[in-house]
Amino acid sequence: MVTALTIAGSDSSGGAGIQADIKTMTAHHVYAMSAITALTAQNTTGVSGILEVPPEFLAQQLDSIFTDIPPQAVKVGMVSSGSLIAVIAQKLRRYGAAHIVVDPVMVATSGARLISEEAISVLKEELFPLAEVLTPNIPEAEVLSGLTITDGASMERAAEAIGSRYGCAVLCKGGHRVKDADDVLWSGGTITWLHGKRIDNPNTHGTGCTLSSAIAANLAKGRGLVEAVEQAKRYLSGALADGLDLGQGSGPMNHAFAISGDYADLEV
Ligand SMILES: Nc1ncnc2c1ncn2[C@@H]1O[C@H](COP(=O)(O)OP(=O)(O)OP(=O)(O)O)[C@@H](O)[C@H]1O
Ligand SMILES: Cc1ncc(CO)c(N)n1
Repeated sequence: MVTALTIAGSDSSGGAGIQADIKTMTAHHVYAMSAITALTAQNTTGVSGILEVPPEFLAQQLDSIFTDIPPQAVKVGMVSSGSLIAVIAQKLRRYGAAHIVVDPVMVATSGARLISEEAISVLKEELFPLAEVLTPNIPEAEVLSGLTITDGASMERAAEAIGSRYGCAVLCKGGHRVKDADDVLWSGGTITWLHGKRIDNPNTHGTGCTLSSAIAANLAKGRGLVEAVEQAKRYLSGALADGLDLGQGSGPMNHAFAISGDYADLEV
């Protein structure tokens, strides 16, 4: 069985973070493992608390995973402090981890800040150079490139600036635009646009987490980067279009939209 690991924060409401990642990887028939960086108390309306794990305990989780079931791809999501990021970078280097997808999570859909200022520079110095692909949304790509993004051409420029600086591919996600849901992938000098029909659904909690873990699942299966990203975009759009409506704020998607729930005929 194909294996993948998510290193991220727990979302108690199940729509983002570790929970979204495990659901997504499972929907891709990939065996999902997790190393938890922080617990969040959150729901569809906001984040009310964050409890970081001690760096030594994150290191212990990563040692336990890599010395027993090596993952074929790794997704890194919310990591709120520089010391936690340093641990991740050290362990990923030590175990020679492959197919690393880094989602530079900075702010939740609900507006809560999920990373410290100091951690952003450690992210850039230690983690980005290990990544196969980074998946910033537009505000994150602006912070990382120092450029202002107003249209498709400036999304391309920001992706190129970040990718050539850190030596990795960059998927700049367009979910924060109003008229479309087009994302752009910059990889080794080549631009690929991923066109998405904007779905009229306010329930976009966890779209970024879901997309990055779907990319990791596809890379774990041995797909090339462009195909992995295209398939992940298709999965994300399907989960969003399914129209789940839970909670009082920006609700989660249906990660199980592609899984049949009918086990009536199952013989055990
Ligand atoms: N309303 C929408 N319709 C279709 N696709 C969308 C919509 N909103 C976001 N997406 C897609 O979801 C993916 C994630 O993009 P987005 O820019 O929302 O990431 P994010 O801000 O990191 O997500 P998160 O809400 O998890 O922080 C992208 O492929 C984007 O195009
Ligand atoms: C734990 C966690 N990771 C990432 C996000 C970003 O959507 C979130 N809201 N919560």
